[in-house]
Amino acid sequence: MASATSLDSQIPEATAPQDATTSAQTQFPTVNIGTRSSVLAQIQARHVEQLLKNAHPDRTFKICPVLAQGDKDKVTPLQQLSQGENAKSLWTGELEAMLEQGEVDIIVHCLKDMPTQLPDNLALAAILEREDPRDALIVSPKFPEGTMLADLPAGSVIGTSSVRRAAQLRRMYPSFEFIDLRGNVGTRLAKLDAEGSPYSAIILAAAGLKRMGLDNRIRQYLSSESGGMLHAVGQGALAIEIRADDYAMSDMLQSIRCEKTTRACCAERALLRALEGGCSVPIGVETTFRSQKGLSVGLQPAAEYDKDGKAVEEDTVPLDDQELVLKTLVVSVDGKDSVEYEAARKVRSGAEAEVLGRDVAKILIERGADNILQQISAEKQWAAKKQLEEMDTTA
Ligand SMILES: NCc1[nH]cc(CCC(=O)O)c1CC(=O)O
Repeated sequence: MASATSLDSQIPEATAPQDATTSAQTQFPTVNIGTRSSVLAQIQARHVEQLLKNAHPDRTFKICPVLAQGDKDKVTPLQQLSQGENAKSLWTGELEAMLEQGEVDIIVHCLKDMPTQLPDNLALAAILEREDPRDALIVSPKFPEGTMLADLPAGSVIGTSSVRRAAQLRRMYPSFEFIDLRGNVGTRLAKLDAEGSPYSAIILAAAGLKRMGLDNRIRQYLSSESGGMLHAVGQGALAIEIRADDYAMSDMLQSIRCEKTTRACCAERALLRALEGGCSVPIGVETTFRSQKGLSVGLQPAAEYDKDGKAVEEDTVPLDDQELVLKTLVVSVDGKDSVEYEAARKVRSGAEAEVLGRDVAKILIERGADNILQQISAEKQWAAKKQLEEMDTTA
């Protein structure tokens, strides 16, 4: 995907009044695009708008940014914010209400932030081509250039609000400490760079940094081969949500979907659904495609990405002839217990990819993943209860 600046330059100024030759535009109502209001979310929405404009030059589009609950409350740790009734609606609640009421026609989401179960009247209409799915290490400027994860001294503080990221890093680097780090990408980088900052490094999704043109801050790409980190389900992919009965919109979105990303993410999301985990549960995945010749094609984190973030290797083998390889890892919060499994299979559709995801979930459960996940949900409930008790005593 293009960087933020080049994206900007492709976007025309506010739509000029339409003359008679473009009157076709008035035949259809404007498509209202709902998005969260963060800088990254708006870059993503503009990217989708541009793809749609290219594919449907006769249509008009308007971006409607909305402040989400998770953006408003920057104090409560994410794990607590997403407890109970708020579960999973943190980023999507207000936008989904607007979609249901017809105030917007599509919502642009980071697939990673979308619950695996949507309300019945809404649907995931398209998954777009994936940006780099890996997590990225950003190191404090107080360390010399070239300092990687393994070079950070014992006791270093890593900023992340993600249970998955912290658990996986504890597993590989038990001496590190972790402190919650909230806010949008710009805020997090500023907190890392601030004078007297407690953080030695932070972890962010490479995709977000690349979309914002901030990938010059990335010190190390984390993957199964580097730092032993698997990314979140759906990370790096954008997804479009619509009203389930809006067939016209569903048709329109087929022009911008990506089959390869859809298959990969269907496998990942089916796995997550079967393990009943939310986005904050320590399930890491890495999905790649492998041709019969044994060479790995596309999406693989180990691939070289060019300056636009595209995997350099060209796909020459038809997608149906490639195996979908799903690497998975479930880790306990303390990083001491873990279960991993890797499976590969040819799939010809998103639905077939979902079967692969569910099969892998079964195997992970047989190998003890459910014990790890149950322990985590018990701890979460305990933390929520304790917080309520504390509120009682201070009231
Ligand atoms: N949880 C927030 C979130 N949701 C999606 C992204 C990054 C972009 C993506 O994964 O598509 C981020 C920020 C981050 O994790 O660093």
